[in-house]
Amino acid sequence: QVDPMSNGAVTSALNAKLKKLTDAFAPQVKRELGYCIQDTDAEWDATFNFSSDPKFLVDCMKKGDLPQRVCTAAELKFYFESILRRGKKNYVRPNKNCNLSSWIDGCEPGWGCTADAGKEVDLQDAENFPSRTVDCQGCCPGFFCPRGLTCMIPCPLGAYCPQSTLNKTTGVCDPYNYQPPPGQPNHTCGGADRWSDVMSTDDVFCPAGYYCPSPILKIDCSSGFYCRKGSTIQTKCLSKGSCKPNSTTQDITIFGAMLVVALSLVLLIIYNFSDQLLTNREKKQAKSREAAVRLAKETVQARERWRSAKDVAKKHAAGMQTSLTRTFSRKKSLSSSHESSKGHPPEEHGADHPSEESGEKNTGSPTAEVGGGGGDKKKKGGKHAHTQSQIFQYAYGQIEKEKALEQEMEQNSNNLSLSGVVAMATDEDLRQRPRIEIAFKDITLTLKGSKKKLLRSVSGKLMPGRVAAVMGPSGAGKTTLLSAIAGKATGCATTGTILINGKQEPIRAYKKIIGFVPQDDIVHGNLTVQENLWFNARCRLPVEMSQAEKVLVVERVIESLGLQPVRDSLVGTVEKRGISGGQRKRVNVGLEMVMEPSVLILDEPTSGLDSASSLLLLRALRREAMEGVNISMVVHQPSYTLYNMFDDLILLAKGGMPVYHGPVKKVEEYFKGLGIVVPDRVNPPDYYIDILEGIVKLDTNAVNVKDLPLRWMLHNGYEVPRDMLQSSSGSESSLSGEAGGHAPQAEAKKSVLGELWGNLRDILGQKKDEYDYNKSSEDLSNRRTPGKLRQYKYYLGRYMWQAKAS
Ligand SMILES: Nc1ncnc2c1ncn2[C@@H]1O[C@H](COP(=O)(O)OP(=O)(O)OP(=O)(O)O)[C@@H](O)[C@H]1O
Repeated sequence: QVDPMSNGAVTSALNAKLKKLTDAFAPQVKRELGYCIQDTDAEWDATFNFSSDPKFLVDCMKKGDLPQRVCTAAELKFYFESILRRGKKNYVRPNKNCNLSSWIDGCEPGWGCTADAGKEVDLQDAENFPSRTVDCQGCCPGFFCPRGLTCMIPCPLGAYCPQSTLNKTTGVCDPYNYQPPPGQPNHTCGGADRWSDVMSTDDVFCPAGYYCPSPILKIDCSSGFYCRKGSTIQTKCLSKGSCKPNSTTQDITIFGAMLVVALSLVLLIIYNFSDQLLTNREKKQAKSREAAVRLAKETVQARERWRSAKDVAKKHAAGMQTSLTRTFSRKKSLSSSHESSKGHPPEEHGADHPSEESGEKNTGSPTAEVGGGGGDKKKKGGKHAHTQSQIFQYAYGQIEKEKALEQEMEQNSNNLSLSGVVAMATDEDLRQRPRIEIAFKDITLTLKGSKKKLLRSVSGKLMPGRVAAVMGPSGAGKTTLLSAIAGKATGCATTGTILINGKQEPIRAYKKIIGFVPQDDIVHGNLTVQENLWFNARCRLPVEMSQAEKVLVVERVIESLGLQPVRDSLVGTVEKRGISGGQRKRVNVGLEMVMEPSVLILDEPTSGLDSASSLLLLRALRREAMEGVNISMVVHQPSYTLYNMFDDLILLAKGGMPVYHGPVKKVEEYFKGLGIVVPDRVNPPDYYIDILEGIVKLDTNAVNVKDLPLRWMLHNGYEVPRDMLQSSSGSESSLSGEAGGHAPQAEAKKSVLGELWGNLRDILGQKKDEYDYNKSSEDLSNRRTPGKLRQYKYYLGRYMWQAKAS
């Protein structure tokens, strides 16, 4: 019964003793009770810490009637069935020996009796309940005698069932929980009274800090070992020092600490390693990008050389043909051939055509080699580019090709307007985005909670493929107008209609393809320029777009905004200096450009930029417009060159009233008609704004400046609001920021509470508008952007970048 592996010397000594003792018993008892000891040897007490009275133990065993006292199979079955049925109640059903009429001594908890008249008992008998009512005594150590049964059940391994002793203070038989029967002063405490009812007591388990190789042996757990409750052996501790004698568990604090340190080390290594990995990846990317740029440029140069060689050959052929024509003019008259008169002999033409084809469309051409920039591959959107270098080659091949196309178109178009240039570009040359035309009529915006009008009867149209400038004096309502058009005007009551492609649809249904660059920064200072752009591209470009196409989009934006030299630089924060203010402004614009919008609205993107950077930015925006993007931007004091790069102009007077909305080229003509002529060497937009600001006084022949909005409305046949008609040429209010008017006296009368309530209502109104805009589920843009989970993943990536950067 004792595991020889558990505790070398003690166990083998114990086993030897057990063997010697059990050999002395009858074979049946030996089989059933191999661990039941009968010994008087004093050294046992010393060695094994018997807490039972050895004399009692000896007495119990010496009688030699143990087999008659042990429960038969029928009694065991009865006991366990009763226990299972009765739950926590620790007595069994009335039975043959302990019934309601006869309750003999052996029925008490911890007591048992022997079979009547020294009858032999068949322990295997599962049917007959033996009569066991004589020579009742306390249960032997190593057994338990339940209340209501007069037999003994061996305690299993892991239990400790010693003889109990009466605790005089509590009157309970220790270590168990029963009391001797009341009114019987001579009735002693017996042995254990239960074991299997583990739910209600753990008295009979070998206690923690000890181990019990048999149910009558309780041995102290040695130093360097630990023993949990119910142990039959002691378990070695990982380190000797971590377990004192009688330890119930091993102290693993040190191991815990070691584990934490080890885990931290591993994490640190992973972190540093990943840092290294990322750096290497970035370096590799940079190299493959540089190689792709080089290759793309070489290809363009090769193409140029090929073209000039072709031109020279053509000229040369034309010259030869002229001289031949002159020399053989007589022969020519005889010849009916038209081929030679065109200068393209059939063979030559035949040879020339395929060459041209190969220059433009053949995949074997230098352009096509650069990652499918031309022909078939372009149509497939770089789907065949898998490796990083293929993707970069595709992207830069495409970018170089687009640059060449733009140059070519600019040279050819000379004074053509942007729309003219766009018209020249075929579908295959330029990818067209979904076109969105925004027409607005009688847009009037009134500040909620007051009667102040921010915009008044503004009508007009923003066309795809055109770049419109919104100008006017400070506070005229430029930002408000663009916000209203983008559906972002908060805290205002809006009247009038906005038509999208001729249909009355909510603009917010197109928010996935509307880019809005506010005046304030939206760029993330702790990321690099490239990381900022990539984050936006990933979250806002269509999910089905290939990686190569996304790279192309981002690289194109970096290239067109002149951000190539700072692409890997941190944008910077207030604490940490990053790229310059102008570059930062361009990154802001880039953030919206990388989502390939169909409508792009920008609030003062050129403010703070030098004229070169402004021109660069506008060139980039014009390039976007060539793809069909509808662009409008607030701009202050543009240079003459910049001004001429716009297609349309919206000029607002104070009070949010338009005084002009149309092509830039026709502004001067319109104002001339009103008697306003821009003096020589004066930049037209500056002059108009000075007039609207009241800085420049108009001569008497010209129209009154206050009537300019009215004149514009009449010029276009718009319906003029009655109050505007009445107040024109008279009241200051019509053109002042207070149009529509405050009543100062009424304002003064407003109570503080009323004002507070007004403010609160404004704030709530604004929040509701913002919430409505962001929440709106209707989507008519046909763009499927990554879901929330995927965006969250990108966000985590961005967070990690940021953590690394800081
Ligand atoms: N939410 C608001 N609450 C109160 N007044 C507002 C609000 N929004 C705009 N305004 C007022 O409306 C007018 C137009 O503001 P807006 O910002 O559109 O002018 P702007 O022409 O863009 O000016 P700037 O060129 O100085 O940026 C200003 O007088 C402004 O104070």
